[in-house]
Order: sequence, then C-alpha cells, then structure tokens
Amino acid sequence: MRHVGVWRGVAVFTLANIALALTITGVAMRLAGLEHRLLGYTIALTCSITIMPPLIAGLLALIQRLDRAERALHRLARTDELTGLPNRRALLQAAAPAHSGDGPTALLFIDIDHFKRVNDAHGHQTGDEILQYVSAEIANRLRHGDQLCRYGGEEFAALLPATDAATAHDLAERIRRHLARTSIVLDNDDRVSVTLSIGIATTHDVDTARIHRLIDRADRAVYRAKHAGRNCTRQA
Ligand SMILES: Nc1nc2c(ncn2[C@@H]2O[C@H](COP(=O)(O)OP(=O)(O)OP(=O)(O)O)[C@@H](O)[C@H]2O)c(=O)[nH]1
Repeated sequence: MRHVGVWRGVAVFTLANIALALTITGVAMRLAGLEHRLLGYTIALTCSITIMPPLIAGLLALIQRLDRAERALHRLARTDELTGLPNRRALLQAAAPAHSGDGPTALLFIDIDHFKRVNDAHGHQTGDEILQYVSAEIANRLRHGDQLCRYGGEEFAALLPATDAATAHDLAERIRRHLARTSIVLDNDDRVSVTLSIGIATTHDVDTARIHRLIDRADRAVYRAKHAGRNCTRQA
C-alpha cells in the first residue's frame, strides 16, 4: 500500500510539473506577444520531460532514505540496547497478536535475585555482561512464538501464547534450574552464579488494555517468590 502511494505521488508530481511548465510557457509567450505557441509548448514539454527522470530518481531515493530512517527509529524505540531484546513498549504492543484463541496466554515475570550484590561485587560492566548472558539463556529456552522482553533493570517478561499454567510453570522451572546450576565465567576467570525469582500469571483475555493487569499479577507473584526465599517460582 505504501508503494502504491509513492507511485501515485510520483505520477501526480510528474503530471503537475508538465502542466506547470506548459502553463508558465503559455503565459510567458502571451505576455511577450510571441506567436510560435506550438514551438514554445514543444520546448517546455521537452525540457520538463528531460529533467523529470533525475528529479524523480532523486525524490524516490529521498523517500527510500526517509523510510529506512523511520523504520530504524521504530526498531530502536522498541529494542533494549544492552540485550538486543524487545523492550517493555514492544511487549505491550505485542499483547494484541498474542491472543490467538488457542487457549490461555501466560506471562512469566523473571527477576534476577540480589543483582545489586552482583554489581557491587564485580562492577557494573560485569553486571551488564551477566544481564546479556541471562537474557540469552532465557531466550534459548523459550519456544517459537514466545516473546521475551527486557522489562527493565534486572527484570524480564516472557509472553507465552497458547500456554496453560502448568506448562508455563514447567518452562519457568526449566529456566530457573538451568541458571541456578550454571556458573558464568568472567573475563578474569572468576565465576558468578545468579538465581531467578519467577512469577506466573495466565489469562484467557489478553489485549493491549488488559496486559497491564496480567503483568501486575505476575509481578505480585514474583514478590511472593522473593518472600519465599528467592530462587523459586510462584503462580499468581
Ligand atoms: N549492571 C547493570 N545493573 C543494572 C542495570 N539495570 C539495573 N541494574 C541494577 O540492578 C539492581 C537492582 O537492585 P534491586 O532492585 O535492589 O534488586 P536486587 O538487588 O536484585 O534484589 P532482589 O530483587 O530483592 O533480589 C540495582 O543495583 C541496579 O543498579 C543495568 O542495565 N546494568
């Protein structure tokens, strides 16, 4: 549809320019009292047709560059710079297509435990690397169609379409157990382990408006996991 619009625009632009060239020529010749109208119109038409292709090519190149810039901006606004994952805004927008009608949608809210201590002990730079590592490990354990985002700080959210509470719980526990038994080897050969607290909420009706309620419920479940001692999963 976008391309049809561009070509329509080019056609209108071309015709408008030819009409403008002919009109200006006609008026100028009348004012100058010149008689050779046919010759004048032929020159105007030839000139406008000659300059039209490079003008249109330049115009199309400009439109393409603007289009690419707009898409890049759109992508940047929806992507977390550190992990390359979609960000919270992208998750909220993804909620509508997630409603597939194939059963409930589950949301995992995943929070790294005591991440402040990791930063304090190893530095912010290492903390960043651990966030990248953890995000990749979570992403590797999700299924095709699941959507993981970095919700903020040391929090991730995964939207799982067509997933009931039991399946979501199995998936969450697989992720949690994997991270708990993994040592992350740092550049200086130090080893760090992190654990996760995970909250799960499910719903039959997820859409852009209701996703906030689903996230709140999963967030409250994480809070309960933290209070239960961390490194565990809780259902809303
Ligand atoms: N390295 C790094 N740290 C971050 C980033 N975003 C947030 N943090 C840190 O994450 C830590 C979160 O700390 P808290 O909210 O106290 O939570 P916590 O220490 O994980 O404790 P619990 O959640 O209660 O287990 C803070 O120290 C933030 O500075 C980031 O992009 N990079």
